[in-house]
Amino acid sequence: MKHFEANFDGLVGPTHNYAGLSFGNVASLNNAALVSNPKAAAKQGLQKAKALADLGMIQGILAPQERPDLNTLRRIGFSGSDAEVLRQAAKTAPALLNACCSASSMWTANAATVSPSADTRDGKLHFTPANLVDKLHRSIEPITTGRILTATFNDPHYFHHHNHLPEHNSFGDEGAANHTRLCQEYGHAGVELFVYGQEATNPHAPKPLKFPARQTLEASMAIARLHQLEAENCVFIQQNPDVIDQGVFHNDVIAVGNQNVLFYHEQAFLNTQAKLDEIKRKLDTELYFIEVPTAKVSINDAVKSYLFNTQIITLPSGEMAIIAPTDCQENPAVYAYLNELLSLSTPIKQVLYFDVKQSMQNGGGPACLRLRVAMNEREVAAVNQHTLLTDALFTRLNTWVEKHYRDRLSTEDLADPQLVIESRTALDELTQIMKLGSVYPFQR
Ligand SMILES: N=C(N)NCCC[C@H](NC(=O)CCC(=O)O)C(=O)O
Repeated sequence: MKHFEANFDGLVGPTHNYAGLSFGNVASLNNAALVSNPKAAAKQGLQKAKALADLGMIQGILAPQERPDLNTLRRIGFSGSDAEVLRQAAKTAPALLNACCSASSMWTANAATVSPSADTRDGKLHFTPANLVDKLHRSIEPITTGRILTATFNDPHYFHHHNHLPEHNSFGDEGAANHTRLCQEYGHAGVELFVYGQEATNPHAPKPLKFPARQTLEASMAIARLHQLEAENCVFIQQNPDVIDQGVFHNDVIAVGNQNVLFYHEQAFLNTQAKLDEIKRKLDTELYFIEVPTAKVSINDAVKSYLFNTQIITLPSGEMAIIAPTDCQENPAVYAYLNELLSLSTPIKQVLYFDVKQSMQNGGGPACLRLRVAMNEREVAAVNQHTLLTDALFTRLNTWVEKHYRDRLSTEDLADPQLVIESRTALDELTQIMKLGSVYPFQR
């Protein structure tokens, strides 16, 4: 049977904006006052997704969430008509209104952790939506994320959907951004790497001092249990707290893996050598550990360029390619490193650059925009086929974006009641295009 790794990219929602909501995420804070362009953001994301589909990859799309989130605003005491709720919130609690308007569900690397059927005891593909408790604007995502995932991977014979973990800091879970999988072939049992920032229940364990560690060991271990993984197929690695304090808020800002390649910065982890040895012991295949030294790329350059927030993909030819943001081309040290990488004897043979600046300005690179799902051909056939990116869907979605999205949005615009109407009209049409059913609160 054939096996693939599909990428499901988050479609950028109509309220994409820069509100400076993510403490510890340097780009989000630095670009807080910018005016965004939701139309350009959605089109940049679709272009990247289409390019991967054109390379012969299986490419899916995950629908965005309903924003402004009026349900949450009502839950915290704002009342009256939709316009009145927005007006009161803008006047008395603008930070809460901003949190309820973020299009942050576009970063689907944070949608869920996914374990392919080759790794799980029941032979099903497991999904656990991330609870994202560290950030208010993200903590309101998991319920609708679960509905969208269930509508996308909608055959219970193949797909097992779990609830998100308990909503407490002890179980802070950021999904696939802190998880990667190494394997020989996508369809063979692999080793799942869970990278956590902090051990919540051990006050003596190392942790960052300045910025939050969003993922806990307790959450990672809970996911491994839920997904029915064998201990022999899991490795738990602590992120280096010093780099979290330099803006590495997720592991996918400092490391990325694909099949037998782990590409990471020298300073990414704690106890690196012991952990690499454990991976070697648990995965009996030829492994490429590509460690980037600080002398070639500083942490600052890695965070600015998102060198490690690249996607490493295996092309149908068997060669690997890196999907990088154009910001990597614009950073001399990083660009030089990527050119040098192509001359080394590793499976990575090409680098392809994409302009995803609208997302980058909020701290989301190419890898943040996608959820990876390794599947066999039967599982691919069991996916809701209207979510897979064909030429027709690409054209349809571009037309849809063109029709419904604004090309300019500032945080002042978030209180505009017209934005609620525009967003709901767009999403209602989208659920019909992608045959998702009633996944949004306004449809239920
Ligand atoms: N690394 C991965 N996988 N994802 C990146 C997520 C970026 C996102 N930014 C934001 O949510 C900024 C929103 C704002 O400031 O308006 C976050 O910090 O959670």
